[in-house]
Amino acid sequence: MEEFGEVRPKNSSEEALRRWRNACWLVKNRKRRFRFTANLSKRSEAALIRRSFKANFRVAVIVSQAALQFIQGLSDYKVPEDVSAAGFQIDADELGSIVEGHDLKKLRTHGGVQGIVDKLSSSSKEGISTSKESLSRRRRVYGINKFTEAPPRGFWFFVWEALQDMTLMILAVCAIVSLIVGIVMEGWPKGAHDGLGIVASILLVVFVTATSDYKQSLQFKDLDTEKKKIIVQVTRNGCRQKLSIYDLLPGDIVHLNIGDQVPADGLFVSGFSLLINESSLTGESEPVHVHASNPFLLSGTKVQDGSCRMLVTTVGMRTQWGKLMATLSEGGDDETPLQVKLNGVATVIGQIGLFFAVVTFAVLVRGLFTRKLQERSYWSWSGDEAMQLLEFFAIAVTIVVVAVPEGLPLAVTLSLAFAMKKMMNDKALVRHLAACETMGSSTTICSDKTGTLTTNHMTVVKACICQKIQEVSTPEAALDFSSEIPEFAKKILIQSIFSNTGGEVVYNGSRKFEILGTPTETAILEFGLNMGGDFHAEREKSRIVKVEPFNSLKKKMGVILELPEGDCFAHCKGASEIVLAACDKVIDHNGDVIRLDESSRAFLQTSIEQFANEALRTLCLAYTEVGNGFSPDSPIPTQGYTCIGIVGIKDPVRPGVKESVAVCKSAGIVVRMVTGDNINTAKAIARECGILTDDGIAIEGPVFREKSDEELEKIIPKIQVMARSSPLDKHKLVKHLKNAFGEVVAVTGDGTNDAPALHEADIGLAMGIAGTEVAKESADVIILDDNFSTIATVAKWGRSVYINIQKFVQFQLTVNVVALIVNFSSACLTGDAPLTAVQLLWVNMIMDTLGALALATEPPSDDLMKRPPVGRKGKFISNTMWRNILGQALYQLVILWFLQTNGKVAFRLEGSDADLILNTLIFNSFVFCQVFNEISSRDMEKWVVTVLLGFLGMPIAAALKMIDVGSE
Ligand SMILES: Nc1ncnc2c1ncn2[C@@H]1O[C@H](COP(=O)(O)OP(=O)(O)OP(=O)(O)O)[C@@H](O)[C@H]1O
Ligand SMILES: [Ca+2]
Repeated sequence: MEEFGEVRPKNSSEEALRRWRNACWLVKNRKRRFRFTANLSKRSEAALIRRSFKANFRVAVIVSQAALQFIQGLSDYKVPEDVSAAGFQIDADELGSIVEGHDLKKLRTHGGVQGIVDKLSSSSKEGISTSKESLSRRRRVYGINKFTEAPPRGFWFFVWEALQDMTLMILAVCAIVSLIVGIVMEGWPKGAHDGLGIVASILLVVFVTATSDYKQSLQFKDLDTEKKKIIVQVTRNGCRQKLSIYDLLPGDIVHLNIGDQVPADGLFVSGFSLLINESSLTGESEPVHVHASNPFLLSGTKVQDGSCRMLVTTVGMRTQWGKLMATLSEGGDDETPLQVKLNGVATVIGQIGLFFAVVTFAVLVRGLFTRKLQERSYWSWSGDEAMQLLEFFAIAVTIVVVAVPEGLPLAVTLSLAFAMKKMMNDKALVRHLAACETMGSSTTICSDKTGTLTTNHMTVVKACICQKIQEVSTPEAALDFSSEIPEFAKKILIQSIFSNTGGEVVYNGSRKFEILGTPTETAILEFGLNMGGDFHAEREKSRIVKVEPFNSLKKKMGVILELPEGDCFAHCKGASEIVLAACDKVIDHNGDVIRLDESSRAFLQTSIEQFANEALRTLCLAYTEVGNGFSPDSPIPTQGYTCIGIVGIKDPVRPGVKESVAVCKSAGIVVRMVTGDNINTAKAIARECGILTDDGIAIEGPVFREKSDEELEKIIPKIQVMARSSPLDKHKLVKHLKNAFGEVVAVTGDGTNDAPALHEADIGLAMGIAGTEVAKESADVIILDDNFSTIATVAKWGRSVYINIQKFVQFQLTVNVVALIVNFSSACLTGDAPLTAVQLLWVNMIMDTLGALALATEPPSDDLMKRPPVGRKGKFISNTMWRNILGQALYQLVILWFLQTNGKVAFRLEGSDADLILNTLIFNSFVFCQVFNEISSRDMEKWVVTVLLGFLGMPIAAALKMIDVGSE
């Protein structure tokens, strides 16, 4: 079995996948079995595109840099007629060659970025105009931002695929033979009964299979479109707004922030500390600085740090990313661990079947030969004897076909697809099939705080400014407060709030304003507006010289402002302990700047603690003067700040979280909170959610980081809260939980800072609303409503997938064992098989498809969340299952054996057709046994029911038969 175990649930190597697939050689319908798994050739094609792109791109850069040295003034570029008729001065190919080729020289001949903005009849401040006519003109000239996809497969494709099954093909041949022989011997229509019966069941199975496959493919397509839905912020007609990336057009001005994916090819217009990760496009992991002198932004790359505004130049299939996506979309998913395991089981059982088939055939043939040897007639073969030989062969083939439990791996897909659909209804989007089942065995969840456990709806409710603490939760209270604080403090506070921000207040048409930005930013901006500040007026007053955008590592952000008189100010805001540590002055209640002595520092620290204990997120605002003429190249100061004040932001716990945490706990899943926030805030919230208990540990990231491996060994099981964590702390925790404790770890996250942990986790869950593209890309499941309760639901579905497949495995293994033993033993003992080839195939076929459909798609029960998780070491075929399989098989064998040996006496069967009737009786008993086996498989624990139901099988079959015999 070793060879089947190498494929890991996440990030398997292509080599392993390939080897594994070759190991599964005994397959009845290859196309179907491997349909939903990765298309390796498409993948390598995509890899090739990447590599060649990377190579070309290098060459292009070198060439254009070399060419730069001889700029020869104006180029001979001619605007095509149709483009200039539409009102633009540059065509799509030229734009493509500039950006993709990183062609600075060409860019210069077009007048730089501003020149291109003009030629695209856009404006770097206002964006493009939104009149219908001009948008459609733009669309016509430059195309749209969509990638071509393979046309969807029709229903008949799946019918065709279902038909290519070995069982079906053999049955089809049987049907034809039976029809011909029957009609010749007994005439139409009486002789056609058998044949038509087989044809009917073939049709039934083909259509059920094809319908289910077809529906699945539609569903995967829907999920795929859902997965690709991305919204970006765009300025059009002077208004900043949210727009689907599919609606982007060249000329659009897009705002990009940390964690965003670049939605189209384009040029950098303005921005700060922009760092772009191009690995998704080129495989190059070293991030690239993008700024005015290297302004090229490529579609599909990610913003690793900083923020910017970009001009869209090239969209859709004209970009390299478009070409790559068109190939990748058919790349498929990796095999899931269960698929791997069950494909392995199927192959091994198939091999055993093959062995038995050969032995059976040998035994049967030996019987025939011995008889002929006795009769000394081995040179003369009658037609009957030849037919018999053929039948022996058919029996042998049937044993193989029945033995290969093709239904097992297919049931996994079926069950996963079903669960995916249901999860989608429950607001969880599954990106990788494997995620469903891994989630079912997870033993620990490391959850983010902000947005997952809390609503992410933030408001400033308390502030400590000028050494005065005040309640400011309502606009009135905020206004009151602003009238109480000294003028100077108010001025600098408003300046800090409105200038030092990653958000923006936008007025959309009718003077109704909307605040854009992260929830923390919006809360502070709203506070500023409530205090009577005017965002735009404030912004007019000064010029922003430099910005260091917020990131989770520093946990603060800073800007440098230049006032009209030339004075420069640095503003800093961020995690309060960190910013306060950089302060040595404070504004007192008179509005004067005084030294920050011991007592006032202590006062601020207690305020922070007090806010945090009330579960508020605290932020400290500070500023300092940096004199005249600050050079944008020098760093923003890190020390010597004057503390303006501290704000406490409320982010209430989501309703239902407490209950969901309790559900997880009763399901044996440990919930931990890993957050970037202050430890007291984290603790307060964790207590409120029921995560932090009295014997649990709450630890700060910087402390955790310093622990030795032995210490970690001791504390990690008890860690319930980790606060002020850096991205690497999260990653380290997850890695330790996985490797040292063998836990199956689920991680939730939203930010770029969570990406490493999401990637490392057995299952990564990203937030759909607050989550950045980078987080989503690293995740396996996207929680569309950002709610922790949904995570519990995902776990429930995961468990249900696991259990449903177990049920099916139990059912099918029983049938396989019984069919194999009955045919093998009776062939060896009596030289004949009681179940004919056609009968066996029929049972097998119905069982593979309809049985799988029935068992693999059972809804989860709440009981599922009351038992412990399976974890990493759980056996897939549990002892209970073995007991049920062996018990059922034994019971069925006894019945069939009894019928075979004593059936004629027991049912008083006499006459010439006694054998025929007996075999029919055996077949019917077998079928009914399976029906009850299937029903009893629905609940593995209640074995009494199992036995009772099982016992019903024979009497019913027998009773039916008696009626039948009686009526003849
Ligand atoms: N826009 C911002 N400007 C300045 N500081 C901020 C900003 N947003 C958050 N902070 C500070 O950084 C800290 C959070 O940083 P981080 O991004 O690592 O955590 P988070 O992802 O928001 O929290 P969680 O991990 O719970 O989701 C906050 O406690 C706050 O003090
Ligand atoms: Ca976060």
